[in-house]
Amino acid sequence: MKVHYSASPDCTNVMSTEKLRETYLLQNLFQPGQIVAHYTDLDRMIVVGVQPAGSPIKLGNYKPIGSSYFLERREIGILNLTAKTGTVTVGSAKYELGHLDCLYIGLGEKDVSFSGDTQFYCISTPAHAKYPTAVLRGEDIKTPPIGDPANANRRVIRRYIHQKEGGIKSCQLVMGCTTLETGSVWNTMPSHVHNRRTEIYLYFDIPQDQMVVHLMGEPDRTRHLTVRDREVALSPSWSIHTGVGTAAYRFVWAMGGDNQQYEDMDPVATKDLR
Ligand SMILES: O=C(O)C(=O)C[C@H](O)C(=O)CO
Ligand SMILES: [Zn+2]
Repeated sequence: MKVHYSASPDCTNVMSTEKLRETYLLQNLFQPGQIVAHYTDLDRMIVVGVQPAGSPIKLGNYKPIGSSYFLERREIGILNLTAKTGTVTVGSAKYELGHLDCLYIGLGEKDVSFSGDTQFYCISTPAHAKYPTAVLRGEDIKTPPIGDPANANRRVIRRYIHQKEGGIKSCQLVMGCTTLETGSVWNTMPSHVHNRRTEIYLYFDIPQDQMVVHLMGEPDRTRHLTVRDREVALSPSWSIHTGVGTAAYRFVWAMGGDNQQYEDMDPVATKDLR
């Protein structure tokens, strides 16, 4: 497990490209037959990539977590990224996940394992109360598209773990997936920040040889990351988090912090971006 320490806005503003990528970009999350975990000090969110590739992989424990097992004081959201079915076993219960299906596991579950020829993206936050393990299928989330083809930002935001009706309930984790329609390339524009929450994006289904330019940083001191398929951008609470691709793509967004109100955002007028 690699431990990532966040930087201040002032330090971020003078970072080299290399340092910026080292601080805010996670790469190589999916390795066949492996589980890859990154610990951040951003609301102590943990990013995990699991690619079973033939034999089951257990959710292990890691010293930075400081507990006797991973979910002793944590919750986790899991999304199946591919069209191939995978299975997550929690204790004696088996959960089959199809494409863009989400499983939430609350604190206190000692034994979790992954199997199937697919890739599971997982985000964990500290938890102080037990919520029930629950599945929400991507196809069951019927949210209408937002945005406008004229602004190349037509997209569908599916919310899986959230406070409102129909959402999977959790301690602090909020999680969803946004899909850009063909011909649209902008996400989260106009930009926003939310000082109450960290946000972490996994960009995926970026076509080969295409990329996303991820805008980050303070609204009047923006920086950028060039992001390829299945790479993660870490967004501290003071940072915008907007992407523009060279083709349509998807991304999983996940938040942790002081509240779970998705709409609790501080909008940034596009004219004010620098
Ligand atoms: O495309 C979008 O807009 C999003 O998906 C926005 C994210 O969900 C987000 O930043 C929520 O705070
Ligand atoms: Zn946000």
